[in-house]
Amino acid sequence: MSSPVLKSPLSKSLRIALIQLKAGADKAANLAKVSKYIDDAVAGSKTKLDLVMLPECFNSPYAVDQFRNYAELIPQGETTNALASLARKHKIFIVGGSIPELDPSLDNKIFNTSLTFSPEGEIIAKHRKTHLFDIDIPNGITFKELVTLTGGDKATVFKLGEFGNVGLGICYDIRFPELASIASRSPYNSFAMFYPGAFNTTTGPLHWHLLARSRAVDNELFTVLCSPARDVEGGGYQAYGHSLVADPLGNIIAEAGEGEEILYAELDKDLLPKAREGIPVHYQRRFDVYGDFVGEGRAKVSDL
Ligand SMILES: O=C(O)CCC(=O)C(=O)O
Repeated sequence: MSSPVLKSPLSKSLRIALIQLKAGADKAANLAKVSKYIDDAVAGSKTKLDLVMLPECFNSPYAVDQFRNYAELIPQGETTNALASLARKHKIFIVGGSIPELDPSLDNKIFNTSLTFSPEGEIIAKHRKTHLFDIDIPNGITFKELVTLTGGDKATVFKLGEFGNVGLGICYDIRFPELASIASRSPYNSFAMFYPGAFNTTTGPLHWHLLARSRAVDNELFTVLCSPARDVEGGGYQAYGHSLVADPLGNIIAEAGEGEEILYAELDKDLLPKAREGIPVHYQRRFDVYGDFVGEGRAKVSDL
């Protein structure tokens, strides 16, 4: 199939800041830190920022036995309110990392949930981590989210205002290429996948960059990964850090270190059509050979 002349799914270049911070046990202090970092990111940006992103579990320790203690209702909880007012204050989109969510309508189950806010402070996306991080690597890492969390049951794609559509996944979700495929294909045609994620010092060096670049190249879109900072003094779970942005050709165009940091990047609207025109895999899929799970009525996609 020949490639059509392409209009970019990203209508205007997007300027973003990723806040790589470490969270402690004091939720109020974590929220105060987020507020200060977002103020600093906006003030320190050379051009007007469009979007700020936070890491997975930015207002609680990343620990199975703590999720219920920190869980909040959505949208009534204090973290939702705090992020909504920061989005309004700075007139920016906020991809709000993730928080433990308590859902009384589902037997008080706990989810690992990511919210995105519009510059007016409205919730425009809600993704519940679909694939729970449940692994056991001898002499490496054992982590069992399934002990206290329930997995979400939908892929999440939404409209980021005038910029275009994006998809959202959380951490371990990046290992499952299907969510990014759903977001990138018709009828969604997203320009980016956002993944708040807290990889660790065992699997981070192995796969963090590889997965970001793979999802980007598979789908010819941007991937944006925001991690907590490493917490050497605090002990407990050690996040990998290295928040990063990969472009639609798989190049890493911005990358943080391991400590607390604000990472700036620009998603250039012209890169995406160039990638898809040059290497037109986007139009060469052989659904007659392997079928297609994306499209009207097939995949379960959040309609928020
Ligand atoms: O997939 C990995 O290696 C790490 C995943 C993870 O840390 C998470 O889902 O929170």
